[in-house]
This record gives sequence, C-alpha cells and structure tokens, in this order.
Amino acid sequence: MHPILDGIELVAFDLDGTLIDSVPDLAIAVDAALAELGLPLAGEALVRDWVGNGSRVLMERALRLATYPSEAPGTDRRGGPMPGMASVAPRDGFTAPPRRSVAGPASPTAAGEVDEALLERAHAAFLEHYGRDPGAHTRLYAGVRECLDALRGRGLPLALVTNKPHAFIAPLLEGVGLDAHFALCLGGDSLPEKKPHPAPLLHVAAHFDVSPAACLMVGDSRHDVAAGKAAGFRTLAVPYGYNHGEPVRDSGPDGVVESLAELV
Ligand SMILES: O=C(O)COP(=O)(O)O
Ligand SMILES: [Mg+2]
Repeated sequence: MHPILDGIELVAFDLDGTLIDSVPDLAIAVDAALAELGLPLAGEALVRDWVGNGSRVLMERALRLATYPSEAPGTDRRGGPMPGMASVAPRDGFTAPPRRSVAGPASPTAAGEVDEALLERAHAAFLEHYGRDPGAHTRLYAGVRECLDALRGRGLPLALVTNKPHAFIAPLLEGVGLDAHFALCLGGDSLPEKKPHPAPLLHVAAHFDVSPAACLMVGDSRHDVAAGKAAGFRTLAVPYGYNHGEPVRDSGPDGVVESLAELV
C-alpha cells in the first residue's frame, strides 16, 4: 500500500482526467455546439486545456477563443469557483433547456467578455449534445479499476467529486462499470460552490463523519489540489490528466503517482 494512504479513512476522487479520459466526447459536444452557432470549431487539443471548471466555463473558454481568436488558447482566465445550482443531486435535477433558434454570429460585449446570452445558448447546446451519449468515446485510464477495486475491498468509503454536471455522472460510471464503487457522488452543480472551493470536500467528510485530516483527495488538476488543501485533506495528483497545460506538481500536492495502481 502506498504510504500516502497511512491513516486515511476516506478517499475522494476527481472524475475527468483522473479516472476517465472524457475529452474525446467533451470535444465532440463543444464542437457541435460551436457549429450550431456558426462559430469555428475548437478540436480536442484545445478542449483538453479547457476542462476543469465545469461545463459553463468550458463553453465560455470556447466562445472566448471563437470570438477573440487573438487571445492565447487554453489560457485559464477564470480559475475561481463558479456559482452552482443545487444540492447533492441537483435541486431541480438536470433538464436540458429548450432549444432556441440560433441566429447570427457572436456578439461580444466589453473587450474580452463573452456575451451572456450567447453563452447561455452555447451551454444549452453543449449540454444537449453531450447528454446524448456522454461516454461513447470515454475510457478508463490504466490502473483505475485495480485501484478502486482494491480500496473498496479494504472497506474504505470512496466518494466522487467532479465539477461536471451531476446528471452525467451516473451514465459515465455505468459506461465504464464503476457504478457500484462510490458511496457518494457530487457534481459541479450539487452544491453552491465547486472545486477549487473546499465545500464539496468538506461535505463529503461531514457526510461520512470523517475528519478532513483522515481524508485523501485524488485528482489531476490544480483545482483538486487547491480544494483538497483548503479542506484540510491530504492530496494526491496524477500527471496524465487535464490541468490547463501546466504540470500538476506545480500545485504542490502531497504526492504524485503516474498510475492509480501505485496506490494499492
Ligand atoms: O467538468 C469539468 O470541468 C471537470 O470535471 P472534473 O472535476 O471531474 O475534472
Ligand atoms: Mg479532473
């Protein structure tokens, strides 16, 4: 067993970029939404650097590139938490907003700002496209199943804390055969705050009545490390996921493993 697990009574995992390589499907949905708006497509390489702050910020980054192409792609201009919508399962559940007719090109407001109405349309289109089959091209990273099976076999409670909308968690976990592994799953819209805010992690610790110091956060991005540190969790990072093009080691996690199999 990896020494970072010493004294750990609960493990919280990030989803995208940590357990699953979801970017192929995310990129298809981003591009489908951009195409509907008559905007240039982004492609997988750019989307890879934009994932991490939830679906709305993902589309905001895509629109910013489409409407301000001179700005550097993949730059994280909004790393902070976004206002969320709801409790553990979203308060209202997720329903794709009604589709509106798509008219005209992007209409930027102030310099660098993305038009709110355009963002609403783009985000709604993304949610609809992504929701059709979110796991079609999504695969587990090597070592994930082995790690989760072994931790579960030891009786450690496992939680999932992702910034992606809660509605997509169940179909994705079912698609990769991990639907029975997590005792609690939080999405980016499950609480008013999402990572890097510590609230989702503190919620998990309180739910299982475990002290944050006895909890481990495992993730691929600086938002996971920041949330973990702010919540008083131990933090472990994987370097193969999505971190806005930066090495996740720069965020100072307590440990880094190349594969989750190293944990067990
Ligand atoms: O949806 C996102 O932006 C990222 O989700 P994650 O928190 O599982 O990495
Ligand atoms: Mg991630």
